[in-house]
Order: sequence, then structure tokens, then C-alpha cells
Amino acid sequence: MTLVEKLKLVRTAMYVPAINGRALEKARGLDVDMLIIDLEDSVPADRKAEAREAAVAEVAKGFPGKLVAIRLNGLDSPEIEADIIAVERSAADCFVLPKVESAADLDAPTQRLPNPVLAMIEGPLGLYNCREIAAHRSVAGLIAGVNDICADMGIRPGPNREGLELALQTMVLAAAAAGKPAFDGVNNKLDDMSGLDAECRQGRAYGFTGKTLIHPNQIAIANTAFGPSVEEIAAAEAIIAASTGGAQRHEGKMIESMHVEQARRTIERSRHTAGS
Ligand SMILES: CC(C)(COP(=O)(O)OP(=O)(O)OC[C@H]1O[C@@H](n2cnc3c(N)ncnc32)[C@H](O)[C@@H]1OP(=O)(O)O)[C@@H](O)C(=O)NCCC(=O)NCCSC(=O)C[C@H](O)C(=O)O
Ligand SMILES: [Mg+2]
Repeated sequence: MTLVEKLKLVRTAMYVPAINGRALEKARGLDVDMLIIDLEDSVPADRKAEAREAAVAEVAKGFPGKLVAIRLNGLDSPEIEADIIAVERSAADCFVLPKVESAADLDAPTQRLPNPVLAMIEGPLGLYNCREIAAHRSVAGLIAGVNDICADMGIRPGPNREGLELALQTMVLAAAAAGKPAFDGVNNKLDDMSGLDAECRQGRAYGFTGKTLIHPNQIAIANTAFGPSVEEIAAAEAIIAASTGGAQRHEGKMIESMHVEQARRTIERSRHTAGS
């Protein structure tokens, strides 16, 4: 299975600050599909060197059954050169690059990284250019950086993320056009579980393939929202069993070949745990 195929099966990708050894250890036992060990926003400026060393060492120890990524600092930050040198031989499955604004930004750093990248779209230029960013040969998928988008563009999203729809859907469209996964942004409200559930379901309905998270309490809700439900699996199995090839009536609805293909993808998603 290619990395892009594996990433398409990832329901949940949780950030863990590289300097939080206790959280990294805890993360090994959590039912999350992917970890993103963070060197950027969660790490204060005076601990960047320590964070780099810890991230590389943790990846070397391994995270069995999970994909693992390291998020580097911004491409225009003073930290990026040291970040790249530190991870050049890292076995991370991929690297997350924040605040990507154009495909050309990616050419030089991706030539030095040992594995593909997930590009974060976090501002207006990235949004305008995200089709080319998603299509870049070293990009395995996109991640929405909703905090930075809101801060950068002055968006004050409503309770259903009104104001962010265009940004979110633009990213999904760009990733889908490139045949790659798109991960929805984080929800900062650590204690609002019903809000998280609604946001996950909205993200999935928009076409995001998975959700980025910041806390273990968010995992179960997001796994459920982004994984096929028992009902969806049963419906998919029924479509596959009923299919005769062309257009036909099935349980009161028309089904054609694309519905059978969609049903097969649902079954595939239900069978796989990413990283295994
Ligand atoms: C947000 C937090 C700072 C909250 O911390 P805290 O209140 O201390 O957490 P708890 O006491 O509730 O933690 C309970 C236990 O869970 C473990 N824990 C907490 N968070 C994580 C985690 N992310 N991964 C693994 N384990 C975690 C604690 O260690 C406790 O364990 P134990 O002691 O054994 O009981 C904190 O959750 C946190 O730091 N989260 C990640 C923050 C982060 O990485 N931020 C950067 C990425 S998001 C971003 O940058 C936005 C994006 O760029 C954008 O623009 O939108
Ligand atoms: Mg950000």
C-alpha cells in the first residue's frame, strides 16, 4: 500500500508536542491512527533544539500500529534549516510542513526530506494555490490550519464554522483533484464533546478523509465520525451484493457503478487500521 493509500485510511491524526515526553509515551497506547510530533506552535522558542532531538529519538523508538509524522517549523522560520538537518535521516512516515503558500516553496525542502510531506494550508495564499500544492510530487495530502486561517484572515467562525466553508471546501477540492487525502483542522474546545462531534460530521460531509486532534479525549468521537458506522458497512455490503453492473433500483434508490465503487471503499476503510 502506498503512503497516500495509507493516509486515506487515517481517521484521526493527533498532535503531540515533541517536548512532552509523558504525552508521547501515553500516545503509544491510544487508539489514534496517526501522531504528528510537533516542533512548531506547541514548542517555545527556547526549547526548539530539545524538541528536535526528542522527536527524532521518539520516532526511532517506534509507534507500532500507527503512522507517525514530524511537524517542522515554518519554511520561512529561523528554525527550518536545523529542523531539516535533524530529520534528514528520520524514519517518520512523513513530515508536516506548516504555512505552505505555493508549490514552488516545496521544491527545495522536499528534496532534502527522506519521505513525503503533508502540506498545511493556513492562509489566503495557500488557499489560492492549494491545487498546485496538492498536486506537488512530494505532497501526500493536505491539512487545514484553521487557527492560522482565522487569525490571518480575520475570520470569526460561527458555531457551525460559518465563514470557514470556502476555505475548508477549497482544500478538500484541491486534495481530491490530486487524488490525495485532506485532514480537517483542530477543534480547540477541549471540553465541548457535542461540538466536536458536530464538527467531525460536518468535516466528513465536506469530504475530509480525517481529522486532526489535540487531546486524547477527542479521539473516540473523531474515530467514530470518520470511520464507517455499522449501518454504513451493512448498506455497502448490500449494494455490492445487489449490484448487477448497470443502473438498477436498490432499496428505493438508483444505484450505478460509482455507488458500488464507493461501497467497496467503505468496506476497505472498515477493514484497515492505518499504520498496520
Ligand atoms: C491542549 C493541552 C495543552 C491541554 O493540556 P492539559 O490540560 O495539561 O491536558 P490534560 O491534563 O487534560 O491531559 C490528560 C492526559 O492526556 C495527556 N495528553 C494531553 N494532550 C495530549 C496529546 N496531545 N497527546 C497525548 N497525550 C496527551 C496528558 O499527558 C495527560 O496524561 P496523564 O498525565 O497520563 O493523565 C494538551 O492537550 C496539548 O498540548 N495538546 C497538543 C497541543 C499541540 O500540539 N498544539 C499544536 C498543534 S495544533 C495547531 O498548531 C493548530 C494549527 O496549526 C492551526 O493553525 O490550526
Ligand atoms: Mg497553524
